[in-house]
Amino acid sequence: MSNFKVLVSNPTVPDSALTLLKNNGCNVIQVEKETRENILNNVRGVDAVFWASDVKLDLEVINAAGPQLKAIGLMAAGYNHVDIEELRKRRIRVANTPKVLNDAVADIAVLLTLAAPRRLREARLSIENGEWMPNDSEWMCGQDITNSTVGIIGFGQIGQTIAKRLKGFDLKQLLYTGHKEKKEGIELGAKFVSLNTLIEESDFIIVVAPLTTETKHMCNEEFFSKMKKTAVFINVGRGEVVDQPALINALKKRTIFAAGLDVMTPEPIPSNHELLTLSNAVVIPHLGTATNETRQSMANLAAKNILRCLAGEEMLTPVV
Ligand SMILES: O=CC(=O)O
Repeated sequence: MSNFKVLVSNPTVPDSALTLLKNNGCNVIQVEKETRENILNNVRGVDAVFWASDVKLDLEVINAAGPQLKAIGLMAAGYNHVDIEELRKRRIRVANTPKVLNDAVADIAVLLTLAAPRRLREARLSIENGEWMPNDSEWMCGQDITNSTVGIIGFGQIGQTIAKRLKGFDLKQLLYTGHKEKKEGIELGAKFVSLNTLIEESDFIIVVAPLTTETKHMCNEEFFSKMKKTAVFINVGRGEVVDQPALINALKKRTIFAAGLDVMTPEPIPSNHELLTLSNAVVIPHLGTATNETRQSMANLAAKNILRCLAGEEMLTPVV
């Protein structure tokens, strides 16, 4: 393969992926700091971009790269930060990294589905504040997952992997919603219902849906007002699917029991943000894919997608 130039948008990409690109004849340019400015300053003239970054991949970046740009290898499953339509128009190929992250993200969803109802943050803080009350039998009691109804919004591969794991918790019922009923739902014993039914009947609502114009702020004041007072809200998808002030309000007024969030708005969230002060919110910093093995698999897949495109072959996991 001739000497293609590939820009890597992040200085912390696993070495294995960089080696893969270099061993296959690519001239790798890696930014020293993951900023928009750095990316724009280095993107001119590249054949491909290895995009491991939440920076918007928009018209400005595409134009700055120039007409020789052929391939975008995203090191992420979600691509709401990428101008897919513009790339499609220009016949620039784009691939993401689905599948390899299903297990890690599903694990984080299960972690939050246990941590939020059992009041993990509040419980830990009580020890630090000297408020452990061993003689109060009602102290720090939470909600059971056993025999509960769990509703999953977004029953793609990650949603289905979560469902598989949750089957081990002896649920009363597993519900899901989305565009259509899926055969995997039948296999997993999950029932396809309307969004409304899912909101009203679930003891746990787990959001895994991608961010689109349709899902933006789908979880709003009306959504939270329909949830059971004892219900727990989990989000491992994208922060903007939630109207966050409406969620904060529901948590403060305790019209829902708790929330477990791996994603929020903005990211990173300021350390003095109101969301972080709520005792019934377990908030973690977008760790869904954060295991060494998963990040390595994502990086390698992104590199292979780029190499295949530059070699004139189909990408392994194309979006466009
Ligand atoms: O959020 C993580 C991803 O989209 O890969």
